[in-house]
Amino acid sequence: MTESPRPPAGSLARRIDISCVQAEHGRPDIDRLAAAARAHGFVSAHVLPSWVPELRELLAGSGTLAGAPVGFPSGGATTAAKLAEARELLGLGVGELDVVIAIGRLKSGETGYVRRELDAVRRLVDGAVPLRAIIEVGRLTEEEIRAAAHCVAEAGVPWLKTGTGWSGRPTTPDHIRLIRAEIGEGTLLKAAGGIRDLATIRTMEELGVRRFGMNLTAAVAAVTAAGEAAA
Ligand SMILES: O=C[C@H](O)COP(=O)(O)O
Repeated sequence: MTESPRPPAGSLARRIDISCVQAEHGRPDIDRLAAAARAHGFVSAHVLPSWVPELRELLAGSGTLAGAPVGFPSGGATTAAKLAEARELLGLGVGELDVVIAIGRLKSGETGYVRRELDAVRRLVDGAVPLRAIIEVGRLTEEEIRAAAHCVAEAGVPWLKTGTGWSGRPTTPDHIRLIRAEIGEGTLLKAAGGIRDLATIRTMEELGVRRFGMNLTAAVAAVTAAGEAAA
């Protein structure tokens, strides 16, 4: 187990979750992700579920949490499948979980379904690790974003995450403003999906975003632009 130097609490790296969560990401990508997590002290690193054991091993002693998504990326799995996946990931020792909401159900006006499902996942996780609900703003209208934000808040999920990185449309400051106007600060915000520069990060932080989800390349570029050198 190798210890890694941890950057100061106020550093940008402690507010960025780095990820390799595209379908084509393989072992070399997971190795690079873990090495960058150690070098920059990113707060967490996320991979698709099957890579969690390897990632945990690579991150041992680093101070970076291993995270993974549930129902990713479509949100279309059954509630039972999402619960089983969340249970398995907790058993594998994840330090964070992001669950994709039932996007198609939301778009069909079935907000009760979305809320009940999130409530079930929240009860299963029961505060064991930080839980985030991904609403996937890139696939939603403004009205649907408002409805999704209310579902997350009403289900008592502590964090709302804006995107998976799979929609092809970036999360923008306007998305954050829209969400913030709908729900209170009791729901923490993680912006993810197409976040590509430090200026966007700074703007979103002013709007109340507390965490960013970014692919490895974009995250390293952002902390480098912020003047945070790798160890
Ligand atoms: O956190 C979610 C995704 O990893 C973000 O990926 P992206 O930065 O490539 O959009």
